[in-house]
Amino acid sequence: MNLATTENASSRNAAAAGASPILRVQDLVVTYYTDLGRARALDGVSFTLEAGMKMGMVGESGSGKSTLALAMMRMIKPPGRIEGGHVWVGGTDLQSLDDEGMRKARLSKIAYIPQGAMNSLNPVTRIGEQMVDAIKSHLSGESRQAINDRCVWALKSVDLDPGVFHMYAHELSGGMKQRVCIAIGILLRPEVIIADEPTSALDVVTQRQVMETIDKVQDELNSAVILIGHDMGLMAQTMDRVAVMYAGRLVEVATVREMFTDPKHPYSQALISSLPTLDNRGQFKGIPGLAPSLLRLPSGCAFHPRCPLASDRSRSEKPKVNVLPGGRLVACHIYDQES
Ligand SMILES: Nc1ncnc2c1ncn2[C@@H]1O[C@H](COP(=O)(O)OP(=O)(O)OP(=O)(O)O)[C@@H](O)[C@H]1O
Repeated sequence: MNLATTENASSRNAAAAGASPILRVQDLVVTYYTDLGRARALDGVSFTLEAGMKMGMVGESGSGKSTLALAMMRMIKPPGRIEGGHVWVGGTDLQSLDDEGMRKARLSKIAYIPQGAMNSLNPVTRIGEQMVDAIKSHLSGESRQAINDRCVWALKSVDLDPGVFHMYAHELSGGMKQRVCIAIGILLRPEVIIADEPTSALDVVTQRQVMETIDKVQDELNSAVILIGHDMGLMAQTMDRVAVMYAGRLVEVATVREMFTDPKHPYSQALISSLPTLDNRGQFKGIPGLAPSLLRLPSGCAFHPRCPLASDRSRSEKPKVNVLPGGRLVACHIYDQES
């Protein structure tokens, strides 16, 4: 795996080490009340992110990545409910805003590019009209000219011709549609941008272009970016930090280099060693067992039935999040003495 680009990430991490975070998520809890029972999809998730930093969010399907994004946006719908926690963007506690305040904060403070956004563009409305609608629903009092200028700026920022303003979604390639979604996401210059699997369903060349676009707009806005995805190679090459989720908890947060060269949590270790390399051609090294149902989570550490290092304590006691020297976070009893 090519970690060359993480040298930039390391210097950004070093620069960010002294910076105060633009995003602070603290003890976020979300439960879905289903006919089959209560599913705790987020179980006390906490992390911070500085301006200009990119964090990749990985984890098996159903581990809670999209729920985390939706909870940060306060967009959880029934049967889900946010049951605790806080999300600060800059000095604003999003949980303390009334509905109108939160509506304004979306897109201007924190923007979310949902999974499959590029397939949700309205097929019968020109791109420009969709951009104008997005601005008007989150910002009032701006003149038509200023709104148009804003759209042109956003399109140029994602390397699209301003002529795209007058086009329909079906006239654009997949990569162009994804860039339109990013352009809509940055219209109000948000401090935090969350992109949920922005490169899935795109070919590798277009994936790279989309990632370069995200990089470019991030440089321009100095936003913090969270990228949800499954592609560990792409994470290694483009992110500064990686956060690993398992059964609704963040089990590890580390720099890309730390994560790929020295993962600490047994689940992260299994995830990294399951990646194909030239040395293990033809051999698939999966993680034994299945991800647990959130309706019937194992006692103690939810990973313990699959963990080669599980102890009696793992089976009975939920691990706390340890902050290791250097700032990486690991929720595993093995590190209880080191923090
Ligand atoms: N609308 C819903 N109703 C009931 N349960 C839900 C709902 N949405 C999510 N869940 C539960 O929350 C868990 C987390 O779902 P989420 O979509 O956040 O996972 P994810 O990690 O984003 O998965 P993926 O990688 O497949 O997108 C799921 O396992 C599911 O049990």
